[in-house]
Amino acid sequence: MTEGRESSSDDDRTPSAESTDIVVAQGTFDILHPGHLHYLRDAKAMGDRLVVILARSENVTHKASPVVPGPQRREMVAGLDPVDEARLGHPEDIFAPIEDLDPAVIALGYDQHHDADGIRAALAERGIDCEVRRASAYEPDYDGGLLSSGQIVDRILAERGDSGPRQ
Ligand SMILES: Cc1cc2nc3c(=O)[nH]c(=O)nc-3n(C[C@H](O)[C@H](O)[C@H](O)COP(=O)(O)O)c2cc1C
Ligand SMILES: Nc1ncnc2c1ncn2[C@@H]1O[C@H](COP(=O)(O)OP(=O)(O)OP(=O)(O)O)[C@@H](O)[C@H]1O
Repeated sequence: MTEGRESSSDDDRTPSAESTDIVVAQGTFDILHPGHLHYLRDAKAMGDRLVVILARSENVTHKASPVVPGPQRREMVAGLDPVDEARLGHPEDIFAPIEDLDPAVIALGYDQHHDADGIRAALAERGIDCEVRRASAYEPDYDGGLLSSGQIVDRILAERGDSGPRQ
């Protein structure tokens, strides 16, 4: 499916010898919304098997920490239709799961702060042959969608923040 990857020749190809292109997607996935679903569908379409690596809460330092604990975020993402496997990321080395999975593609989210060329360079340094692509943004056909976990939290605080526990 992905150009440049090793594949069986016509002569020795059998169903069991066919390669499976793994795509890796990653992110926090704190409070799920349709933008997440769009990203994961887009990523799945880049290969055969989609593995999602969830950021460890302690590694989310460029924005507010997730509200939902890591194991619960992982459980929800694992249940989404395009996802074949979801795992919590490595605590220190973001390339350790990549080395383990040997994916054909890393699908960056449309707004993920990671620099694609920087990731390509780090992969090359470790001898990992993997394409780095960027997924598209979600454009819903309705107005007023809450298409970021942060936006949902802000809406809850604005509308329920001072009302105390619900009866
Ligand atoms: C290729 C790749 C692999 C990653 N692997 C891990 C990991 O193993 N552990 C982790 O805590 N974060 C990992 N991250 C980082 C998070 O998935 C995420 O990008 C960031 O911490 C949260 O930001 P975001 O949700 O705004 O994208 C990885 C990121 C990339 C691009
Ligand atoms: N509206 C969207 N359209 C397409 N992809 C999205 C959208 N929102 C998030 N994603 C993608 O989903 C992945 C996980 O994102 P993350 O959980 O950081 O999203 P978020 O909901 O925007 O969070 P926050 O509001 O805390 O920044 C990222 O790769 C991100 O690019």
